[in-house]
Amino acid sequence: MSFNKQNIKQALETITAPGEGKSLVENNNLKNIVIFGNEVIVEITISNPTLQAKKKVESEITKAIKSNVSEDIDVKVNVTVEKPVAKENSNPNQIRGKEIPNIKNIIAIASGKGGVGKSTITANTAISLAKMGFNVGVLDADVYGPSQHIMFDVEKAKPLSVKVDGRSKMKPIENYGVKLLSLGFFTDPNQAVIWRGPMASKALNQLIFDGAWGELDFLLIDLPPGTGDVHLSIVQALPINGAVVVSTPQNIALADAKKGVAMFQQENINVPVLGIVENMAYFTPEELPDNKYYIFGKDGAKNLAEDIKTQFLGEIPLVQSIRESGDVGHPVALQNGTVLEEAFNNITKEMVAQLLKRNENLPPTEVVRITTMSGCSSVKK
Ligand SMILES: Nc1ncnc2c1ncn2[C@@H]1O[C@H](COP(=O)(O)OP(=O)(O)OP(=O)(O)O)[C@@H](O)[C@H]1O
Repeated sequence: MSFNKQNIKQALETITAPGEGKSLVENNNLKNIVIFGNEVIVEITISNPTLQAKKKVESEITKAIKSNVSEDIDVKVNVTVEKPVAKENSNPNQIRGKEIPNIKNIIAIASGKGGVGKSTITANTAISLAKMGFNVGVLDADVYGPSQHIMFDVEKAKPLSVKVDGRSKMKPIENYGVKLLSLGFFTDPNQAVIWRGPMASKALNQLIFDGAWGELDFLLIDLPPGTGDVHLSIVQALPINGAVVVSTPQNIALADAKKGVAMFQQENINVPVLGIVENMAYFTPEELPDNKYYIFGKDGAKNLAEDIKTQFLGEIPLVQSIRESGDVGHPVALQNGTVLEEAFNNITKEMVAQLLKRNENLPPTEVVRITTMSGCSSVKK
């Protein structure tokens, strides 16, 4: 049996550093390799202080060396826990969480109140972005009731495992030009799953960091409704560039939307709010498209945006076909040349324009590269 440090290093390149999406070697966790005859001592540092993380990485290293180099090697792993050095937050708009290679912009879609159409807005804006020529992904993080797999008509799909740079990753399911990963692919639709904040954020971290997303211009995250523990865990763990808050015009929804905006603006979260979308702004019967009935009140979200000095990104009417098309997995943004396609296009353009403005103040992530300008005239870049 003959081997050298390079063989051991190559074996370690197949292991993903916990929660990083990079190998132990690439992520600088590996500190030293010492070889004495058939004994190999691997010294690594990790930032996760739990015994479970330590045991997991020890066992992965032993397994990788034995299967890639030789079964006969006696592997010893010395793990030290190093607290990550807290960088001084000189920029008040600093993005939280680690950067994700290949994903240029992450936008969280939130709502204070449930059922206001957050998932509908996420699916349709994702499709609008894809039609404009961007590479788009959607992460359904609605742990209480994932629905994107239904809206994208891939309800029964199961993501496959693929090897990327020697590591196993989950291949998102793709439809309508959008890549999707959802907790809905892994949970039984007939069973209620109760997620606590850290558990939910761990599962979502895995979907993000261990997803084979490829190059993405935008990853939209469909957050659960509300402003609870789960949200805090998610938004603090991920490098979110901006959040969009969806509301309907009635007071009860607006009060919750205000709380949603306030959550992102809290000092320990500090995710820039790109703006508010007003959904179900008015009712329009399909057969009388010029009639507008303001059944939930008029301009509620627009006024709220003004009051709290946030951008108003636009409005979507309450139309029966929006509900029907979502239910059958064929969102209205797929239509061509219709009023509804245009309404979603306008909101999407405004969202991108606001994101570009925000990115000018955000050094850690790359400003989105506009790969095509088609349908994106409001973006002056
Ligand atoms: N503009 C609209 N016109 C008609 N129906 C709509 C509209 N927006 C959403 N809906 C319908 O309202 C219901 C709730 O929408 P959706 O699931 O998008 O809300 P949500 O805020 O994501 O809900 P949850 O709080 O459960 O996550 C769905 O049946 C959807 O099709």
